[in-house]
Amino acid sequence: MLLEIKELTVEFSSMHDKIKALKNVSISIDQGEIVGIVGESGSGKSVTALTILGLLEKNASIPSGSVTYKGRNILSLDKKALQALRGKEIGMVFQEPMTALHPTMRIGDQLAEVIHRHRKISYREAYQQAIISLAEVQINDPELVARKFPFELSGGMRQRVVIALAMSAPPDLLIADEPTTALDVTIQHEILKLMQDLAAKRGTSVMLITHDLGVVAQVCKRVVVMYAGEVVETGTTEEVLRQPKHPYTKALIGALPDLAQPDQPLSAIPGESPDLRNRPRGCVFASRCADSLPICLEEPPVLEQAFIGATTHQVACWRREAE
Ligand SMILES: Nc1ncnc2c1ncn2[C@@H]1O[C@H](COP(=O)(O)OP(=O)(O)OP(=O)(O)O)[C@@H](O)[C@H]1O
Repeated sequence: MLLEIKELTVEFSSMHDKIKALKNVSISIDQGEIVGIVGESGSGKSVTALTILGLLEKNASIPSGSVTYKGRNILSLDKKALQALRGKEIGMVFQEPMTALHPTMRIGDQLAEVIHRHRKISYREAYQQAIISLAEVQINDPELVARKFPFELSGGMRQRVVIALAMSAPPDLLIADEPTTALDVTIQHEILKLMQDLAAKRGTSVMLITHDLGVVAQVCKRVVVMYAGEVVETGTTEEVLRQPKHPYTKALIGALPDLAQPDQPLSAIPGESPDLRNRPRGCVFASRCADSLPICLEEPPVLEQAFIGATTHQVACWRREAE
């Protein structure tokens, strides 16, 4: 297993209270696998990514759990070791490409600088490699684009450059947090396909964070459904999308009129997420669940095999017992 998150709990404290943003989250990613992390806004997707990258804000604490990357517990690494891991072994792509680009540096120089640093080759060679990387992310006329500044490129082109940067080491794991959300639908498809092809070519694993089940359906082999900081269902994409077991997953799928049509907001589920300052005693989804049982308000369900004999499909729902 390349990455193994086990029973991870993350809290944020402020002057007055404490938010439990993640509770007992377990997620694993195998070599070369593309795993989707899906859920509404506030479900803890980004906090999961930031924990792996060691980029949580100062008010965060990790009372329990572990994050093991290639057998090492990342949570015990110091700042320097984490910095060495980021970019080189673990690449990152975020929603807004400009945050990853230097605004006043030409594209070719930005890429060459990173390649020069990671691969320990001369700057000249690194610049040549940068041109090859731009061609690999399907940028036409890479020599010309290399001489441009980020503001001269379209959003889709910028995200291609960021992917080229993130893949330049190349990393073993790519964490992509809503990488196509800001782009229009046709470009989204192209960028996802590009990430999928590059990952396959280099054997890179991808953690793809999205609120969009269409994105999951397009590229992910497995999916983890999160709700209010907990994993409520997980399995192969086919299992979870074809035979969802958790009422939240069912509602997400029901809220999507057409899975083949991406970029649909997941907003059609009535009710609100629970207050993370004061988590419910029972199931986190109970207050919004149309199928809840008395026990759902009393005790939290455990993530277990979705049905007898299931190997990869797991769900945290008391209904599973009742059915
Ligand atoms: N530094 C912080 N201090 C306090 N609360 C935080 C902090 N960072 C995140 N949170 C809280 O943690 C919870 C999970 O946030 P997170 O950003 O992981 O959600 P998300 O699923 O990625 O949502 P989105 O799709 O909107 O990015 C939210 O309730 C958020 O307000």
